[in-house]
Amino acid sequence: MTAEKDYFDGIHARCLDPAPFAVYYGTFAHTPELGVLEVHAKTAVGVDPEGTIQFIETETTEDPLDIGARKFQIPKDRVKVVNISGSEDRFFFPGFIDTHIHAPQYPNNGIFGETTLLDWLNIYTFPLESSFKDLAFAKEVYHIVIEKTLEYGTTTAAYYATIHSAATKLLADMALRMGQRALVGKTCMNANSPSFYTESVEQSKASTLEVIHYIQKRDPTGELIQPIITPRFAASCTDSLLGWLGQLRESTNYHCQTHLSENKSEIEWMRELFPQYKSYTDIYYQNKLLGRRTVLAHCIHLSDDEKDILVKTHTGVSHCPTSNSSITSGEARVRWLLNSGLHVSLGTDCSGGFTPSILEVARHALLVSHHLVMRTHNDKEKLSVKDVLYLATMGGAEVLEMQNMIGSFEVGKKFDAQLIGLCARDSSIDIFDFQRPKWGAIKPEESQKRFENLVCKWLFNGDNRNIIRVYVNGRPIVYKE
Ligand SMILES: Nc1nc2[nH]cnc2c(=O)[nH]1
Ligand SMILES: [Zn+2]
Repeated sequence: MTAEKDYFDGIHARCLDPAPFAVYYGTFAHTPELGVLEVHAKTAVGVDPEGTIQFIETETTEDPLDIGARKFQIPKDRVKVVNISGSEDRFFFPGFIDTHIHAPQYPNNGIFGETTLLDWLNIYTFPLESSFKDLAFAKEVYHIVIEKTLEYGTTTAAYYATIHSAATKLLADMALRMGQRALVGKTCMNANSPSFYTESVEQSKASTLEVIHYIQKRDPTGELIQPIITPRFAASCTDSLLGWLGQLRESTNYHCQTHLSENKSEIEWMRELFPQYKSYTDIYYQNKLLGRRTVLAHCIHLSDDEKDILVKTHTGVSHCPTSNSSITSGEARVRWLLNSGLHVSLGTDCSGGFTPSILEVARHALLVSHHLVMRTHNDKEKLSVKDVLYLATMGGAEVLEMQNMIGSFEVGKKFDAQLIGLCARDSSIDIFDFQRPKWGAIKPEESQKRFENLVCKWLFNGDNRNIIRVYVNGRPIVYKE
């Protein structure tokens, strides 16, 4: 039996299913800009077999089948129509983008005791990650992680794997087969790591290249999966490895991800380990690891000078509030980062964070911003429902430099979407008649206001039960009804 057959035994190649010419008709909501929630009822979105949005016709009463045949210039029997306009509680929303998730840590979700970052790594994280040298175990966990994040509406994920190249390649293969858009990184750690879970600088370089080339061979156009350079954090790497990874990033423009300024003891440790640098951020800057396609998780305790380096280099931030609350790291000043011109997105950071749901992370992002205000008394730091949904979608697209491809509904972008049903089976959300938008039957402003309130109910009370379908690249990947 070949290694590949072994990997994929029992895993259906969903992203390879052919897609039809499709017209999705009903209510579409998205957050194309920070603080803006656009809603379009009675709207037809046409998606071609490659999963690209070819047209959007808003406020139309024409039969969606006729629209499809006319716009695609094909016979009606070749057009598939998905019409949700009969259910007022249903709407399409862009797929979520999780810009920071450790796939191998998923079994530890919710298990962190009273630890903070550095002891949490040693007690919970390194022992679990070290077990991914066992491919059968890796397959079991990675299958569940991808399945679960898709079920919670994550259509794109930036994954950290472990130091093991075989298991990292497996994660990339599984995302491709299961139809999730993913950036997959082999975690690099050749310093200050336990003897049972470390690698030499030569091993780290060789396996980084091995994984990158493998992913590129698997998906040459990067349609669904792409590699991402992944130094765990500065403390886990020698200066020489950081420099080599930075050179690789600069010469190739590959994505890059790491952690920055998460915890005060961590920052102090960086000062001791790297006294020759001006700051924690400066370690990454001098080693050429910052840039438009670099994602830095946390960024909680940054100085003004450090923030300015991120602005200058156009580096993106992944805000991980569920993780930051769980392992007591702090409250990131998201409004300050946004007002400085930085792109900010959301990360589950499993298993520093306890949930695979970006909707739940968005909810916590809003609440953590309120906690910040209780300390600073600066109301402007508050994030709104619209703001956090932007961070969960377009913010992620900007941080990954995929803003022309995903994050909102626009002609030319990919149809990565969730079909939300607020009254779906077993939903925890109740909608009363006076709250229904009644599009076309009452004033448009009133319908819009009512719909916005329903989105607030979704943010605070919604979960995977409200996700009826998930589409990636125009393909239905999760299909409940
Ligand atoms: N939250 C978090 N921070 C880190 N810093 C270094 N490694 C990790 C990790 O796995 N999770
Ligand atoms: Zn992390």
